[in-house]
Amino acid sequence: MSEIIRTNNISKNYGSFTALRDMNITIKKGDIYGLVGNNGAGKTTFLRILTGQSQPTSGTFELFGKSGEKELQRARRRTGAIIEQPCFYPKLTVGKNLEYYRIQRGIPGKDSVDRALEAVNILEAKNKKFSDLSLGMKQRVGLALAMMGEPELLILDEPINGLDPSGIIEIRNLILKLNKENNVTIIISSHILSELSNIATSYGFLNKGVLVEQLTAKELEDKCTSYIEVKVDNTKKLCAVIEEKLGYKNYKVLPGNVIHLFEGIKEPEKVSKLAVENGMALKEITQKMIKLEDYYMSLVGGNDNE
Ligand SMILES: Nc1ncnc2c1ncn2[C@@H]1O[C@H](COP(=O)(O)OP(=O)(O)OP(=O)(O)O)[C@@H](O)[C@H]1O
Repeated sequence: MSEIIRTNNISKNYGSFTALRDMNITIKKGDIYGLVGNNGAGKTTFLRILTGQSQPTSGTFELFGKSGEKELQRARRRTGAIIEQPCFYPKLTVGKNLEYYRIQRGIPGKDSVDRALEAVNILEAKNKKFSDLSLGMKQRVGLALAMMGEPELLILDEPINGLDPSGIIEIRNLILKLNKENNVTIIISSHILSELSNIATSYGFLNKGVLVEQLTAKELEDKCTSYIEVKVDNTKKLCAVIEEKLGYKNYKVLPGNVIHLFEGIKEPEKVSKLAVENGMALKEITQKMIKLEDYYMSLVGGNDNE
């Protein structure tokens, strides 16, 4: 079974306010799915529905191919989540804190705590007092808690929020490790696309409760590929010449004597040389890049809350 999550037109209203509208998301086994959206876009609302902390107003979903409340409850045992920061007792050790949750949640096996700490590379912190840990380490203890019971799916709501750059790298590497070595499928939300851009294999862009686009990392990369923009007096002639001399076929001719060239992006001088040698008037040649964040902003626009 390759689909871990499939939602069918999930909507959530709070009174007359629609926080999620007809959300259709598919997450495949092995994915690191980046759920990206501004503050208030509906990320937490969606993740809370997945974990059963909230019910959709309408729509259904499947977890591990299971739907219906009873089946979902069972499927949720295969899931770990950090939605809000879990509460840990500051004066207790990391190990004691996790042991408390292990018993509370009925997770069998005393070694579950050690295995969870090992999974997030902090077994050595087991006997440290929680209050003595750095923010990055505290974040990892939260991850260890989510990993207890060895889930196949991790649901992480903004786990990178508030971390400094080295903390961000640590958590990213950890997420990659859990995905690769522990075969955990991960859904992770963020309001900053670039935080996820090195790890996510798929993305969903959420804007004001609507999933505006869902695409793979490769598709996103392709959409953001840079190109060369050439303005020339005779586009037809230049296209014929670059096809013949450079073998480029991947280009687009636009109105206003403009060509967008998606090959040879690093060597614009080859094109300008050919244009000049073949008697064309080259008006302009520029390398263009679409930045990930710009692409994202074109989809979701500015942040209403800022
Ligand atoms: N219990 C609630 N009652 C009423 N409105 C709510 C409730 N929970 C969330 N909302 C509203 O629903 C919208 C979506 O909130 P949500 O927390 O899901 O967004 P988010 O994308 O997770 O944003 P953030 O990054 O700020 O947490 C917001 O406008 C929020 O104010």
